[in-house]
Amino acid sequence: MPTKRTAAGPDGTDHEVAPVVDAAKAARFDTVEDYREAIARIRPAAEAYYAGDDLAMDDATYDALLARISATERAEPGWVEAGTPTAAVGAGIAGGDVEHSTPMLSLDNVFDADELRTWAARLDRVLGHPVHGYTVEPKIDGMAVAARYVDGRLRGLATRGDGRAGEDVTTQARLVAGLPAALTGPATVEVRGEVFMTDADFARANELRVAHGGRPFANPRSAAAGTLRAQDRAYDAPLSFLAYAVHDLPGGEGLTHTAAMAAIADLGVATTAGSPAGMPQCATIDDLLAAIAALGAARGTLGFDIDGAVVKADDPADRDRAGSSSRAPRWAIAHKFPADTRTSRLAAIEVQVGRTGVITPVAVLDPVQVGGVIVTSATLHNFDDLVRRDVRVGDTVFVRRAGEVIPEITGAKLDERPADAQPFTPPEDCPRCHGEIDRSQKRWRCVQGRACGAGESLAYFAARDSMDIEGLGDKVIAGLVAAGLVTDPADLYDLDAEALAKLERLGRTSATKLVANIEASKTQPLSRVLTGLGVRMTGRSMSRRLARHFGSMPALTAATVEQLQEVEAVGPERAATIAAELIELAPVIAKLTERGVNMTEPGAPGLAAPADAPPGTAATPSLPLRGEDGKPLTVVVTGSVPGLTRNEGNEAVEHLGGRSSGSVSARTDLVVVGAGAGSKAAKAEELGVRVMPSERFADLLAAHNAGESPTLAAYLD
Ligand SMILES: NC(=O)c1ccc[n+]([C@@H]2O[C@H](COP(=O)([O-])OP(=O)(O)OC[C@H]3O[C@@H](n4cnc5c(N)ncnc54)[C@H](O)[C@@H]3O)[C@@H](O)[C@H]2O)c1
Ligand SMILES: [Zn+2]
Repeated sequence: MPTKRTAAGPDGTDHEVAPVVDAAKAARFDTVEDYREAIARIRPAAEAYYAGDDLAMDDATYDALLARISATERAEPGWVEAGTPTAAVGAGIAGGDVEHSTPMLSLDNVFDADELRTWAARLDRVLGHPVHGYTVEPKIDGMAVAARYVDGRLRGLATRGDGRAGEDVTTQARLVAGLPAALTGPATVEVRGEVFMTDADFARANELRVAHGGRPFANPRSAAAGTLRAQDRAYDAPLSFLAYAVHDLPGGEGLTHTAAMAAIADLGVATTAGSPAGMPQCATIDDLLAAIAALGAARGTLGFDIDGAVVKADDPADRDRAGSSSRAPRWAIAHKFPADTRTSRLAAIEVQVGRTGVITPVAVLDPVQVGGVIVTSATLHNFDDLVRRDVRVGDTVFVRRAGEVIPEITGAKLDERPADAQPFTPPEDCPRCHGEIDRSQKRWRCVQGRACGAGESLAYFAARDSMDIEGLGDKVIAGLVAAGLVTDPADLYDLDAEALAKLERLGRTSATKLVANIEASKTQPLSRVLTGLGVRMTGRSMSRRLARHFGSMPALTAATVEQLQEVEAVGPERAATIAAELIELAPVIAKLTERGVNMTEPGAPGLAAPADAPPGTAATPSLPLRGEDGKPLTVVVTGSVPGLTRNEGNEAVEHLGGRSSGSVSARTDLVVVGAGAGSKAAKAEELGVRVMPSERFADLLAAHNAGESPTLAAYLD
């Protein structure tokens, strides 16, 4: 139930994470041997990549290596090897016997706004005037192909190959949605674009492949490449196509890119412009950056993989004038997004039982940055999938994350498997209640369903740091669950003394007392309700932060993933989890609200003063732990505070207007030191941070609670 593992927070600044490549600042190799050795590593990797085989390295590693080779070649022109992978399209690896009408080029890359501005400025210089407008379209992560139509009929389909000649894949064209066998008119034209696999088709393709005894594809890109090049499969996997260029369009000379794409869309071909990603036109660099950011934000909702945005000059005269190098056009550039697949070590496989009894394997990873976010755990989908993929603890695995989607493990690098790695054994019985598992569906479930976790979640709800319901111990809870009186925390509020008294071991008096205690818990602040609900990736202090920030449950549940990230220490991964958890908890939250449980956080900024407050009372009365600027002081409580648990000590800090923190730094405003305080007190002294004995703090709290408006200064000496 409430999973304690919160380390997955992208805010975890203490995580060690492999750096993301910055191609522009890559370091050269010092010796010609190192340079040659790098080329020797690049070649087989590129071969595997373009063939759709298992990847030899992740893209970021590949790009970093290639960038270093480039940097070396710039610095040491004498070392450059003939046939260097930097000079040719597709690293000069792929090839075939279908010669292209004009070379099929690659694209140059930029990685941030500054590099994009530099590129645009250079293009303006080459042209001798500002570019006449740009377009922005998705950079689809698949295989480039050229489709030849004669009199409206598809006559040939070839891969990009080495750019000069590619492989004939015409027989596979029938699998490709978006590339019709016949156009709407008898045009003779060459359409170029990307063949790829949608996320849904990828899932389907892997099922097919496994059903035929194969191993699943590592990612949609290699699935597309492999399927397109396989001529003799016993089964078909669906592919898709989106066009991004056209050649020899009848009457097409002088058309802008925008108009040319519209023309081939009219002929019945799917285009990037017609895809959910669209192809906006942009007049200025700022428009461009906004369009790229919008595309980046939509990544993960498109239904297919993109690895960047492609910017092109829209005007044909601009393109002619700019021309191309041997590898890439000068009038276009790929703005790459942070890599969405990286490798990491699989540290453990945990088995989680969800609120509804669903049992899932979860990967615990060495922290790795994927798609701009630090990831420490990922889904392994289900046990069938896990066993089929044969992913083992200790493996180097591919971690993929698209947009806001939960990261997933797509495969393991078998050549790096430790000799002693053991195959994973799925659980025999429910890891929580040790009851039977229902394996009839792909998603395994505890046969007890929701009831499996009921005891645990009720105990968590009633705990001292949550709703603090005295008398609701494990035995009573077990009795309530067994009698079918309670399945979720909200049911507690329906109990009456009579029903309770029928339970074994509970006398009339205790039953009456317990009902009163349950009733009293209705006034607990929102932060404790949240803690009690056991929202994954939040604990007591995160619950307090959320409650203070949003002030009320309706405001919290209405918050978007982006708004959740406004809360301190909530990064994208945690925000997405919290949002998903709140949706899952919505029925219980509604039930609790109906039963009159308080859903607001007293004293939260922006929360209106209670209706019964005397006129003129502010929502936030003068608080002792506010700075002169009205901002919360950062306070660390170490050691015990008389009469309070550790959690209550932290709660008190926030109740008094401060912000509680766990570690002492130069930015700490105050350290409350009680019995049993350790190194934090010494650290405070060392840094010259103000210190207050915990007894004084308790006095300050009591004074505040008595409505005396005490000041911090009065309690400091
Ligand atoms: N992991 C590996 O081992 C490995 C090996 C080789 C290559 N790679 C990856 O492949 C990339 C290099 O491959 P590349 O030369 O094909 O270049 P690229 O993929 O960076 O860019 C060029 C290609 O983008 C595609 N494209 C997609 N959408 C487009 C659009 N809207 N307009 C125009 N083109 C579009 C075209 O196929 C074009 O050929 C690198 O980023 C590298 O990470 C990885
Ligand atoms: Zn169970």
